[in-house]
Amino acid sequence: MYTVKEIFPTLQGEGAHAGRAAVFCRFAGCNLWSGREEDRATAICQFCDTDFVGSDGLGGGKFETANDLANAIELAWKSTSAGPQQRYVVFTGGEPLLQLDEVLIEVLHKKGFEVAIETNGTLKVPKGVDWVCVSPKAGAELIVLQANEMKLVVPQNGHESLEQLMGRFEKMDYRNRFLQPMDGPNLKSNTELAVGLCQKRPLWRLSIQSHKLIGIR
Ligand SMILES: C[S@@+](CC[C@H](N)C(=O)[O-])C[C@H]1O[C@@H](n2cnc3c(N)ncnc32)[C@H](O)[C@@H]1O
Ligand SMILES: Nc1nc2[nH]cc(C(=O)O)c2c(=O)[nH]1
Ligand code: SF4
Ligand SMILES: [Mg+2]
Repeated sequence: MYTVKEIFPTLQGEGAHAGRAAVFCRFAGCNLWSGREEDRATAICQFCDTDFVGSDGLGGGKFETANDLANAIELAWKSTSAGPQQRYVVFTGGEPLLQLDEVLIEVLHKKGFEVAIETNGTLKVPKGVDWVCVSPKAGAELIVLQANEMKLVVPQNGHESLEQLMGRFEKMDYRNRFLQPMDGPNLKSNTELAVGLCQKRPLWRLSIQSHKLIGIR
């Protein structure tokens, strides 16, 4: 059984695939925060911009089987009149790796979907995922040491400085590296910080949350 907060068609707003048509499947639950505001200050990840609690969002629900969930994802893709080419599903959350499994990936591949994930990098990636975006969180152990993209939200204060952290990630096996300004009250200064760091360290590119700018989901 899969617990899904919401399923919606949109454009990927972030990272290397920004602008690409996709269905987002947001799983409920995360291993780094309960999702309750009263727990935010004591959570391992404290800057989350997302409601991932429960299954009450648009297109959300409990899906008994991989087939049921894959059918719902296919319906969401078709709901925009999109054709059969370039089918793309992004699993996010919450933390998708608490629920995504090989069976679901296989069923989606049979339907012609490429499968992407947005993960905090603390859990093992199942076989068959076509695009892995890892977004590490200071204070959580990173175990996904290879990925198609690394998307570091800035700033984050851990025990090492931001540039030390970036230097460490530059030596690792990530095909693309992005800095994404942390949304919240300091978005403007966080964006300036990210811009300056991308200019100084050209292995990194800027990822802005473009869906928020244009008011889509
Ligand atoms: C809501 S998370 C869900 C996926 C997964 N749990 C993770 O953290 O990667 C989706 C993406 O949004 C990013 N994100 C979360 N809160 C953010 C914020 N306040 N500002 C910018 N990016 C944020 C995360 O780092 C991650 O790349
Ligand atoms: N359009 C759009 N792009 C996204 N890229 C990553 C998202 C996420 O919440 O994981 C996200 C999201 O919520 N919406
Ligand atoms: S790990 Fe991802 S989903 Fe979990 S609280 Fe942090 S940003 Fe939100
Ligand atoms: Mg989001």
